[in-house]
Amino acid sequence: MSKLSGTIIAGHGRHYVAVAEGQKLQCVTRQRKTNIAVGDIVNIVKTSDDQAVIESTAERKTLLYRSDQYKSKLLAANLTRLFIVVATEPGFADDLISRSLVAAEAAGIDAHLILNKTDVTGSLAKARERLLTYTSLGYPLHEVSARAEPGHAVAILMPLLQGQSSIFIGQSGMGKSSLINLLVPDADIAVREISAALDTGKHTTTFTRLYQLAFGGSIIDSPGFQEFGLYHLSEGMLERAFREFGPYLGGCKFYNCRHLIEPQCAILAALGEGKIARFRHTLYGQLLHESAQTLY
Ligand SMILES: Nc1nc2c(ncn2[C@@H]2O[C@H](COP(=O)(O)OP(=O)(O)OP(=O)(O)O)[C@@H](O)[C@H]2O)c(=O)[nH]1
Ligand SMILES: [Zn+2]
Repeated sequence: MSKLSGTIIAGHGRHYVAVAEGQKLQCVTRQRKTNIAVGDIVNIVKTSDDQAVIESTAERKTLLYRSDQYKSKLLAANLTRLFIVVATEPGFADDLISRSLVAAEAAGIDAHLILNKTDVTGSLAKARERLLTYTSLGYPLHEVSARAEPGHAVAILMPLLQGQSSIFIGQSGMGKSSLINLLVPDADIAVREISAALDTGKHTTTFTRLYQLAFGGSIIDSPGFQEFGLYHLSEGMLERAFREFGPYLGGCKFYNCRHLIEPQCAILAALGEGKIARFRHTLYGQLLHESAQTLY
């Protein structure tokens, strides 16, 4: 029995697919209850040519959660970079962008924005203006057109992905799949292989999967827009996940200020002066409320 180290590239129920030494292996865990995420590094023991048992999981560098009805479940492990894909059209939701940024900040993952469909010039200026909220906070923005300038898109994104463990997230219609297909030319084949190994039947594209990039690094694609699980975040983690709060933290009258209604709150003062975007503060309040509702 050979012991190997592998990377989990997909999971469905108790079944997982790991890549070890360039080979895809169908894996199961010993325990019934599992706590394994795509991107996890696992120690496995082969039981046949294409099957293995997962013995243990290596310590994670980072961990992202997805939301599942007031619970946070594992979404992806060991990510170093998160790309939020937005487009000139259809319109994108600031709430979802900000929630994704909070998830990245809390997990210690570098967040970037990609503005796709720059060929739709009619809505380009408006999209750029809306994204100023994020670029002014220091989040890098990369402009591409998967359709009109695919070569340029790859040239922009490749150096950002090389050697990183990345995830692409985006609302439907932003062009996330178009971009991933440019970066992973055989993505369709990989998905079919994974689906067969997981025996997911017709639920072909409903699982989160990791693609290893030919030029080094990996991309995780998560179907649909994953609502990030933020329920596990403490008040301290939440206030630090809003970058613009940084300069004011510690400046409130009360050391345990929640920055909602307290007198002499430095965050509320900055909000009043227009130094913090109102919708971001509103989201902060909402997340604080949501994390207090958690079921466990
Ligand atoms: N004009 C223009 N259209 C694009 C561009 N990139 C993608 N599209 C189109 O936008 C639509 C959505 O693209 P997808 O790649 O399927 O978007 P997605 O974000 O993966 O959306 P879902 O599959 O619904 O999650 C398709 O009709 C694409 O052809 C672009 O750069 N410019
Ligand atoms: Zn305060």
